[in-house]
Amino acid sequence: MAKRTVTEENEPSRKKLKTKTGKDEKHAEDKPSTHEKKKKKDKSSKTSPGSDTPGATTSRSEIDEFMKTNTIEISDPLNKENPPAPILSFDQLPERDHILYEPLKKFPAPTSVQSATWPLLFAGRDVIGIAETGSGKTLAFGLPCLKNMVDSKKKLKPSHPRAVILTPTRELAMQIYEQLEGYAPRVSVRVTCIFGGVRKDEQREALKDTAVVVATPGRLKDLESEGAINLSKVKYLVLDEADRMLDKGFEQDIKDIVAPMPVSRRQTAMFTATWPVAVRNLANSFTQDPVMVTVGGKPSEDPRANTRIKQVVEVLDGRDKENRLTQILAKLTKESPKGKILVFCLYKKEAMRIERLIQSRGYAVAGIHGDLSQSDRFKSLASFKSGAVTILVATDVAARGLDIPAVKTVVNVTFPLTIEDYVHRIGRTGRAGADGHAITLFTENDKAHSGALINVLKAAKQDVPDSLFKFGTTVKKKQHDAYGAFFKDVDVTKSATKITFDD
Ligand SMILES: Nc1ncnc2c1ncn2[C@@H]1O[C@H](COP(=O)(O)OP(=O)(O)OP(=O)(O)O)[C@@H](O)[C@H]1O
Repeated sequence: MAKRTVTEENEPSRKKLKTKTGKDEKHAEDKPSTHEKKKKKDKSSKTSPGSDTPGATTSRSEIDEFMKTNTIEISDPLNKENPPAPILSFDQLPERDHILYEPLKKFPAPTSVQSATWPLLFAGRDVIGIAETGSGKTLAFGLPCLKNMVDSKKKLKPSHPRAVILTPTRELAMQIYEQLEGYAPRVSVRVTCIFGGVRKDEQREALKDTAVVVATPGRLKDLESEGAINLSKVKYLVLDEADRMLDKGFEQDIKDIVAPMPVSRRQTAMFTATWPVAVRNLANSFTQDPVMVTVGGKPSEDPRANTRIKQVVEVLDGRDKENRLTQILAKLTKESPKGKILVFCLYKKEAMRIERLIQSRGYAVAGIHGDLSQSDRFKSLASFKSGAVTILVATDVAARGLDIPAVKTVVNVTFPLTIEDYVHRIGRTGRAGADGHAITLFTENDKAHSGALINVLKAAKQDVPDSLFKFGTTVKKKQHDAYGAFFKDVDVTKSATKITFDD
C-alpha cells in the first residue's frame, strides 16, 4: 500500500488529467436519469422487511423494540411508511457464511449503526449515517464497500479504483486502511492508503492496481490532476466525518474529486457523529435519495455526546489553567498510573508549550499537531497507542475519528472552535461501549460556547456547574464559514495568510 510511506520529495511537474469524463457526466451528477432513479427505487423496495433481504428473519415487533431501545431512526424518502429494517445479528448479513465476515466473530453483535445501515448499504442505497463517536462507523461503511468490490464482475482497469473513502486527516486515513486490511485480503481486494506529507512515488505505483482508495482530499486531488489516478469508475464513495469534509475547508476539493463520478452511477455513504445544520443541504447535493439513519436521536442544532462519557467542566481564570492542568494530571496518574490521558489544545504553539510543561513535570509525553513531520505524528500516535507514553498533547488534528485503545481521560486545556469539535474531542474516550471521562477547563474567553456546551451537557444528562450558567445560555449561530477543527491549527505568531488542512 502507500503505507509504503516514505520521506519528502520534490513536487513533480503536474500534467492535466485527461479522461473520458467530461461535461456530460457532470450534468449527469446534477440530474439522474429516470431510468437510474428507477434502478435505485427498485433497490429500496428490496430492503423492506418480509422480503428476501437481511433483516427479513426478524419479526416486526423485535425490530421495533430494537429500534426503540437503541433510539434508531431511519428515514427513507423512497419508502416513508415502511423503512428498511435493521439486522440484529451477523447471521443476517447477505451470504452469511461469506469468508469476508469471519473476523467479525470477535464481536458479539453488530453495533446499532451497523445494524441499521448495513441492509441499506449492501442493497446499494445512499446513506447518511449519524451515530455517536466510537460506535463502529468504519465497518458500517467498510464492509459493504468490500462486498461491493467482491461482487464486481468487471475486471479492474489499472489506475481506475472502484471505491474511494475520503477522510480529513492522515492518521484517520491510516486507521481506516488498517481496519479494512483486517478484511480485504481475505477476499483479495486491494486497498491503498494515500495522504500528504510523504513521497508520492510509491503512492502512484500502488494506485495502478487497487480497488479501494482511502485518502485525504488534497493528495488525492493532486494525484488525480497529474494523471496518476482516474476516478471515473468509482461506484462506491464514502465521506467519513462527513460534516468536516463538507465544510468550507474541504468543500471545493470534494466537489473536484467527485466531479468525474456521477451521483447516479455511484453509491454514496456519509458518516459522522455530528451533523450541523450548515452542511445538511450541501450533503443532499452529493447523494441521491439518501436514507438518513440516526442513532441516539435526531440531530439537532446541538450535537450529542456519547452518554457513557462523564463530562466535567471547570470554570476558571485563564491564568490558572496550567496550574490546574498539572494538578489534574497528578491526580489522574496517581489514581491510574497507566491510564491514557489525551490533552487537547487549540493552537500548535500552545500544544508545544503544554507538552514542554508536562515533560518538565517528569511525565512521559508525546505531541501531535500540524507542525510536526508526518513521521513524527505517526510516531507520537504509535507510542501513545502502545502505552509507551501515557499522555498525548494534541491539537484538533487528533480530535476526529482516532480510535486509540483505552483513553481514560480527555482534558481540554482550551475549548475548541466549535461545539462539534468538543463532541469529537471527548469522543476519543468511552469508545466501543466503554466508559469515558472528560475534563474541560472553561474560561471567560470561551463564553461564546457556554450555551451550546450547556445543551450538550444537559442532553447527555451531565451536571452543569452554576459557574457556567453565568456566561449565558444563548446558542450563538455559527459566524465563520470555515467552521471546523483545523481553522485555528495555524501559527498565530505569524501573520495569518492561508489556512492549511491535511492533504
Ligand atoms: N460490532 C462491533 N462490536 C464491538 N466493537 C466493534 C464493532 N464494530 C467495530 N467495533 C470496534 O469499535 C471501535 C470504534 O469503531 P470506529 O473507529 O469505527 O468508531 P467510529 O464510530 O468511526 O468513531 P468516530 O465517530 O470517533 O470516528 C473500533 O475499535 C472497532 O474495532
